[in-house]
Amino acid sequence: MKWNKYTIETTTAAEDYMSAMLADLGIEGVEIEDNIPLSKEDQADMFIDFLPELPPDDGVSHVSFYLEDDGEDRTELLKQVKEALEDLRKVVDVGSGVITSDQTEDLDWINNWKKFFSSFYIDDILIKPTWEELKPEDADKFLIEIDPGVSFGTGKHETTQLCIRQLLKYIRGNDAYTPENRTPKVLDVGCGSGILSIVALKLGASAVVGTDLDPDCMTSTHENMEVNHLDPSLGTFYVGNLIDDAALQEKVGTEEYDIVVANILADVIIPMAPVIPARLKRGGYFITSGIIDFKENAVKEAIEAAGLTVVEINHQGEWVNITARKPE
Ligand SMILES: C[S@@+](CC[C@H](N)C(=O)[O-])C[C@H]1O[C@@H](n2cnc3c(N)ncnc32)[C@H](O)[C@@H]1O
Repeated sequence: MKWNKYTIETTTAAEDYMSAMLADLGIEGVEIEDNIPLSKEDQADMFIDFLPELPPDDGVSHVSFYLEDDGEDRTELLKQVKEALEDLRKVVDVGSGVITSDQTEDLDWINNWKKFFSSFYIDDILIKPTWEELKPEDADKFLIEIDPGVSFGTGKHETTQLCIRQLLKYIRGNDAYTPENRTPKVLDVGCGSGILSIVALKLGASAVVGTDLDPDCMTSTHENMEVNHLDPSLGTFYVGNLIDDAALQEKVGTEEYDIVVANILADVIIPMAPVIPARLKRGGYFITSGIIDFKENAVKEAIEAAGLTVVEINHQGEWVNITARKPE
């Protein structure tokens, strides 16, 4: 399907007026590109964790809208857009207001990223998108199949990889845990696609409990459990915020976990740190990432203040993993 993309060069002050004006003309689903960082509230509403570094705000905004290229004459609609834009100029600085157009082939937003996700290894773990065929030579590999859907967690991100390597070390690398003796119980806070829960179960965890703020993660996680042939009874997943939701804390349980893994964001891990020790058994490990390097110290201090002992810190690119232990 072909679409015509129209982009209005405007100002950050006018972008909301512009969206409202386009909505009044029946044009919905606008795209806004500017250099204003998302507020914490917007970030939370959109479940966005890792924000790109933005150049300084220059006051310029590009507001784009799409019209299907279905042979219908859009001249009248575009004339109305230009007239409404000039009307807006009387109340707000709309900048140049120049409209450029472009054509785009396909707007399959949900699926286009899949072109860039193909099988790869994290140590000896083969992570394969569900839609890719398993090569015959990979039949004996330690395989994790993933379709993150709209959730975070293909395994490609440095933070997920840092956590997976720690799960390898503290589950597979712990002689007490064998596939026959599926002893460790794991809590996966911010489970996203469920990738860390699935890795933990495949490494021999006896059970996982996962939480996420985003209800879509429940669907992705359950589907990924199924494609990995994991018994659904091994995983229990809840929507909610462990930081301040007492009912969720009760459901998740106290002193139940050998490992708590949380790949979220420094700004979430810091307020979450005080509730982690109560979830861990004595001697249990807290494996956390999602920490950008310049926030390493702040997270380390929060974890130590919560009563855990930091046992290792690892880096991959600009991302950090901190693993800490609850005293025996
Ligand atoms: C970076 S993703 C990690 C996904 C997956 N565990 C991985 O390692 O690839 C972080 C996830 O944490 C969730 N999240 C953010 N704040 C949270 C909170 N306070 N409690 C639970 N989940 C949270 C987000 O919705 C998102 O799914």
